[in-house]
Amino acid sequence: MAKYTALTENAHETAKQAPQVGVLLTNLGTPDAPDAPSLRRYLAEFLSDPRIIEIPKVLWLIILHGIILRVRPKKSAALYASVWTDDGSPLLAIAQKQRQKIAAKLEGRAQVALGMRYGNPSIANALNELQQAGVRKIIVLPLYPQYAAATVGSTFDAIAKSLNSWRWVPEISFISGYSEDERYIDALAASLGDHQAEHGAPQKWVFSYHGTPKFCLEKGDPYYCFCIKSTRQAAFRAGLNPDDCITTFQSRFGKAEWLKPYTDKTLEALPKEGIKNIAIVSPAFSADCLETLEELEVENREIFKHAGGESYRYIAALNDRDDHIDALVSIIEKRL
Ligand SMILES: C=CC1=C(C)c2cc3[nH]c(cc4nc(cc5[nH]c(cc1n2)c(C)c5CCC(=O)O)C(CCC(=O)O)=C4C)c(C)c3C=C
Ligand SMILES: [Fe+2]
Ligand SMILES: [Fe+2]
Repeated sequence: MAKYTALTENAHETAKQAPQVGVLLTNLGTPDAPDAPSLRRYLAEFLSDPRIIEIPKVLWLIILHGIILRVRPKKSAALYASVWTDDGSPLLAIAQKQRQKIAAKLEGRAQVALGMRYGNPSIANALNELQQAGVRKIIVLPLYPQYAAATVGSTFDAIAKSLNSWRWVPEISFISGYSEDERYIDALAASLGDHQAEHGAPQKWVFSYHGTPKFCLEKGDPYYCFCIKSTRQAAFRAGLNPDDCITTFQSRFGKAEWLKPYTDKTLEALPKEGIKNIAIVSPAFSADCLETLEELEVENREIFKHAGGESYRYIAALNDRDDHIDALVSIIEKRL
């Protein structure tokens, strides 16, 4: 009996002394290096997630291992190599800066960890880090403003899977998207305003979001609606004419129909309609990554210019801008 009492007291003492709250920031993840073996490992994990590929598992595993993982790693590795920096993958390097700045603002109030849904540093490791620190409550902030099952939903699955092995499950506050948060919209609008102050107004503002297959919307995923709303709210807040703003969807994968209008097809068509000067922003990405630095900065710029476009300006993701960090901190503080 005395032994049991000591054990109970120990457990309660640890919980009392430790920082009580942990914050887990997550993002999609990235390969460890821009080479084919790393891409094969990363894509195998990513594309085996049933939230990402929603076709019967056995059929998909045959296609994934028989075709995709034989061809795509080499092609994707070359694209990643073109955006890789001295600090590694842009997505990870920016996420680390975001973590550092958010941790500094929450110092003494919460311990902040970073975990990637696929690849490293993993969500399981980040949760272990928080467990070691003895936190009793974890606020999870997946860094995707617009909720999608493929991103935020999948992050929830990974957290639940990791916590499966915890004996003392902490209190969890899970943030399921934050695109309607006023300070997020303010930061997005401010980035458009800064761009306009430096370069002048374009003929059209293209808001290009990462796509999802169209059936996700048909099955009830609200992502499309949040994207449309983000464009409307940011444009309003930045004082843009809504008729000058277009919402499009990029980064198609596979043969199925994805959310439309497609970014590349739109950019190809605009110059023929006399729109030769555009600014393009991608609000679904909280950090610049392959899909912005290569697909938007390089591929889509070429498509637009080749179709007769003259001025194509990409507006950086909110990354570690002060107003973005402040918005994320205030979203976390509401749950502290
Ligand atoms: C911002 C939200 C994202 C949604 C929604 C999303 C859905 C989604 N993505 C794929 C397939 C791929 N996406 C890839 C890269 C990638 N995707 C996002 C974000 C969302 N994806 C990010 C931030 C990144 C970049 C990661 C980086 O390291 O920079 C890739 C890998 C790149 C490649 O090989 O081309 C694939 C594949 C699907 C199928 C999907 C919806 C179901
Ligand atoms: Fe993606
Ligand atoms: Fe892409």
